[in-house]
Amino acid sequence: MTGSILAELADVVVRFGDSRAGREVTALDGVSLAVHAGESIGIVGESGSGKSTLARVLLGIQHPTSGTCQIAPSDPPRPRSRRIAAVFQDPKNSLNPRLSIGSIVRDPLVVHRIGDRGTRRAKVDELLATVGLPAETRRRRPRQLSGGQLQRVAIARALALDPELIVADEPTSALDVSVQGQVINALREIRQARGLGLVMISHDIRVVRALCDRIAVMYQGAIVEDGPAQRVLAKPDHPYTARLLAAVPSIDAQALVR
Ligand SMILES: Nc1ncnc2c1ncn2[C@@H]1O[C@H](COP(=O)(O)OP(=O)(O)OP(=O)(O)O)[C@@H](O)[C@H]1O
Repeated sequence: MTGSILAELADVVVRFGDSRAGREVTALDGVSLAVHAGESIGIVGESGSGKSTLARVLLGIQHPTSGTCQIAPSDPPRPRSRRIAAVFQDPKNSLNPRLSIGSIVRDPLVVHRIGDRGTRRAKVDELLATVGLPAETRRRRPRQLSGGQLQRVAIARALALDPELIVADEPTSALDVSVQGQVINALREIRQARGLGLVMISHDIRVVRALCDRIAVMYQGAIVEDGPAQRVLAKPDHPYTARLLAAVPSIDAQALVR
């Protein structure tokens, strides 16, 4: 079902801090990962294991200390910022509170000088409809929307440039449990309709189970296990994965999904 390699990290190391002062942190410690077109990968692991740093390397906002992150060429050529889009944890922080929802969703089109006033407006309506929000949401401000609605706006914005891959860093963890499932469903439907790739960062294995075909498990800056979701969940190879699974509350993943 998945295509050729879209993004490939090879032996990526990311260190923070001042090694001379002895306060160096190795956030990524030799990570290799190939992301294929259209596939959905869940990156799980405990806090501090390097998940967000991996997401930032994929997005091109964190440069590796060593190793490489290569994006396959596209035809026609498009910059990485148009091909890989981000959805962050807390939409209340990631969306500008002073702008209307319409301007927030339209902004990537303006930045990349795509379309004129009319086509941008039509595109905003289409994107809002895609995430299940009425067109009149365009005129609202972030404070007038719920957390779940705001995260849909963030997804609409991420889709504005027709990316090939969405990197979502804990997109549901700031939301009430009651709306987490709605955002997960929206992401799943959009992914299927568009053949969109997804890298989903989560400490919650249930979210990943609901959305991803493949799971990579991180521990102390390294990927310690990587395989088909069903196999990793049913028969984890690494003792850390087994511990992570044992820590999951016994609620079934279906409880998260409508
Ligand atoms: N900008 C930074 N400066 C210094 N240290 C950092 C920076 N970003 C991350 N780190 C450190 O790198 C390590 C990995 O952090 P990262 O945020 O990637 O982990 P994570 O698995 O996403 O954690 P969480 O689930 O808590 O977000 C941690 O020890 C963190 O403190």
